[in-house]
Amino acid sequence: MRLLIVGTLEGYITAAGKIAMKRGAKVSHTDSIEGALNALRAAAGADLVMIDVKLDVAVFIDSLKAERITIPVVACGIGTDAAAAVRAIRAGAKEYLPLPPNAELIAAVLEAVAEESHSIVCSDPAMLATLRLADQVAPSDASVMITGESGTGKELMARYIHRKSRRSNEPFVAVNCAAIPENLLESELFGHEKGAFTGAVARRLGKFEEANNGTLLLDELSEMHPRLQAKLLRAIQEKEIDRIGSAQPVKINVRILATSNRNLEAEVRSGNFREDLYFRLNVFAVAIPSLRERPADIPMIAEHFLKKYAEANGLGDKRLTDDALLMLKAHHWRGNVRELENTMHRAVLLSRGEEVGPEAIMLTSQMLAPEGSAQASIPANSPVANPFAGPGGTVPAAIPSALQPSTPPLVMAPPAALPTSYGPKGAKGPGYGNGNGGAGNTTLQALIGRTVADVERDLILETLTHCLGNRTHAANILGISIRTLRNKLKQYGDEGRPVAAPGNEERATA
Ligand SMILES: Nc1ncnc2c1ncn2[C@@H]1O[C@H](COP(=O)(O)OP(=O)(O)OP(=O)(O)O)[C@@H](O)[C@H]1O
Repeated sequence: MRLLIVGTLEGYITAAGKIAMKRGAKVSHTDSIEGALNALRAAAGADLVMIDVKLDVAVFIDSLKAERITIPVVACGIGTDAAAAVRAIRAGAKEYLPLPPNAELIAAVLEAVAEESHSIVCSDPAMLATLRLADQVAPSDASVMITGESGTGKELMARYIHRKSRRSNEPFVAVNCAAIPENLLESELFGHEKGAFTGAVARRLGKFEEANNGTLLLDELSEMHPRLQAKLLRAIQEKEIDRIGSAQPVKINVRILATSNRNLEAEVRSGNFREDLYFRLNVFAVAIPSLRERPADIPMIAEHFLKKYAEANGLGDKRLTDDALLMLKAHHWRGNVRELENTMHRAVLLSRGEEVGPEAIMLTSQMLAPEGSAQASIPANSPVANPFAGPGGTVPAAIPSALQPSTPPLVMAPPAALPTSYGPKGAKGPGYGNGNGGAGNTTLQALIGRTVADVERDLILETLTHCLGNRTHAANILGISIRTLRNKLKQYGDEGRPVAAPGNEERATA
């Protein structure tokens, strides 16, 4: 949980910040609305904003809306100022917290926000049974190994176990072992002393110390190098760690949760994962069923994301039609909940009006549905089999190219359905969706002669245009970080190319 405090809070910043930090929040502070907006724009990250009512809360919330930054805002002011409280709530603040800060109130607000963004939506008996198991293991201090296919909600489950544990008021720290190179992961986990290696200009505490008294999630643990596995085993067994470059062990009290989407037993058998570490961590195993194994969850999760993304885009209420729901239920969800989430995100952007029908549902990997699955048995000319098919199974000429999912390959529409050009007007080169109805080869051939940088620029700008200038959506679809996207856009802007402004719909759709 990251908290951004804006303004002076009548001199209570330190007190409020300390309370929040004790509850595991990371707190940052800025004096002004502009400072807060800059921090949020720069993806500095916050899950909650606490703003002084003396500042113009309405202007702040309007700016967030205009830039499509979704973040709950809580206003804080001297308790007796009822008029200010009413103004703040009318302006869109979620809560009004009276000052001086009250520890219980702040804890309740932080908890509500954490619940909101990390709640597990489910109704299928298979998932409910898994949750019951998680409820049973949560209060103990035992290590838990959470397994499941990619995108099933392993990290979400880890947060759930932490929330339900006796450590819930202490930090929850997650480290993705696959995302960090081995040499950096060691220092990330265990920290280092000043001068421990070239570039170690100051002491840095690692994630174990950051998570002290709380929970440390080792995400994608199976990717950890065997050398580090040995160091991790020692940390768990001895309950102490050695910062790199230090001869002084540091005592730690951390509960370890780990996730893996590989079969760890097989990894142990093949010698890639230490058996002793496996048994240390696998005290309890929580296996999350794939979405295929819990079909009753699909409608509920779909509605959940429909509401979330409609709200985030300021698009009002949306409702799935029966046909659309049928299509979702029939799909083979290889990417599990994450794939369903992305599909609903796209559906929100594609649909017009209140109803979300099959034409707004763009599925990935349909060709990969196994023989005999529900998907495979749907007639080809059914709107469920191909939501873009018109009467008689024809496919309309243009599907917004950039809204097609990036991975795995989109198989919804054959190449003939690609728009005539992906490139922005006036872009050099032939464009890489030449609309000639040829196979993928022809599309690829059209790229020959263009530089990677050119193609990348066109793809990024076109995706942004289709996302109506929304940076977050575009970055999601492109599979790059928002920071990378912003850097690229800045570069294109500096080169004098038109870049769709955030929320500038006229220009973005022109
Ligand atoms: N039951 C659920 N209800 C609501 N959202 C969910 C649910 N399960 C997963 N999600 C959402 O799906 C996305 C993927 O979840 P998460 O990152 O926890 O999966 P994972 O199994 O850890 O993924 P990976 O294997 O890639 O590490 C997240 O946005 C998460 O919030």
